Amino acid sequence: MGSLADVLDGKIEVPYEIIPHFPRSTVQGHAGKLVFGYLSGVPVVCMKGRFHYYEGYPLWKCAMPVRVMKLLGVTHLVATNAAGGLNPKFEVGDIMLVKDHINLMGFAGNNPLQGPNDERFGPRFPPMNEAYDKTLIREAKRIAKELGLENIVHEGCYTCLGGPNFETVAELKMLSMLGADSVGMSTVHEVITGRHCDLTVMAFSLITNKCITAYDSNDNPNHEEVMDVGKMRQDVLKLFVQSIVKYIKQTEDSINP
Ligand SMILES: O=P(O)(O)O[C@H]1O[C@H](CO)[C@@H](O)[C@H]1O
Ligand SMILES: Nc1nc2[nH]cnc2c(=O)[nH]1
Repeated sequence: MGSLADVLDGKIEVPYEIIPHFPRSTVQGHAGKLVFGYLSGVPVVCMKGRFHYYEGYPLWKCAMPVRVMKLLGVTHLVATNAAGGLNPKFEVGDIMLVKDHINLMGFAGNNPLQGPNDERFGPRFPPMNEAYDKTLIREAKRIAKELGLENIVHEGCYTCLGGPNFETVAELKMLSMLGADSVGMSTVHEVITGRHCDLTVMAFSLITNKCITAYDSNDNPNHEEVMDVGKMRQDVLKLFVQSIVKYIKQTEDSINP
């Protein structure tokens, strides 16, 4: 049992507090450690705890770990999040492979790449139309089928709001009209920062609650439910990510034997 970070071989845990200038995790369920180790023989680094705008950090700081990973030699970023399911076909516990995102905070002029551009990481004006690697999405779908998960794995568009409140009914109706399938408070800034420094990116949402788009509903989204569904799906997610990482390693080895 435990999260993916807990089952790495040869695990080394580095608390965020001892990494200079690193932010601290403040969210319940986000432990605050970088965990290094091997997953099926593949060297990986996992974040036990990510950073969000609602914690009071600017977006560039929320996404700083991605640049640290780049400097450590990481080539692929697998970003995961808990999200509300806006697409009515999604059920609680389903997985949505992110094929695109809507950077709503960017619409309001808030972007992790704001400020002087550091050319050592990437260009001033990075493209974002191919942010999510198409091959990895295709292979993730194949893996889902192999694992018998095809009925719970979908593809869709994620959007990130600043939080920390969950959305109003009117906001959710608007997001649905814009084409969003899942709604969260993370990932977009990490993906933008990752693509800026040329990491290959894939992302998926675990649908932890159905978004409430009717005024006569008596349900309320809450963080406890989000964490419970995360725990309930932990083993499936571990297996899924493990298989994706194995695929990435195989393709890398065939390119650079
Ligand atoms: O941190 P992630 O996985 O995105 O979790 C999502 O769920 C939390 C709210 O319950 C927020 O942090 C939101 O972003
Ligand atoms: N913004 C947002 N974030 C979430 N994280 C988990 N569920 C939700 C949700 O419904 N909305």
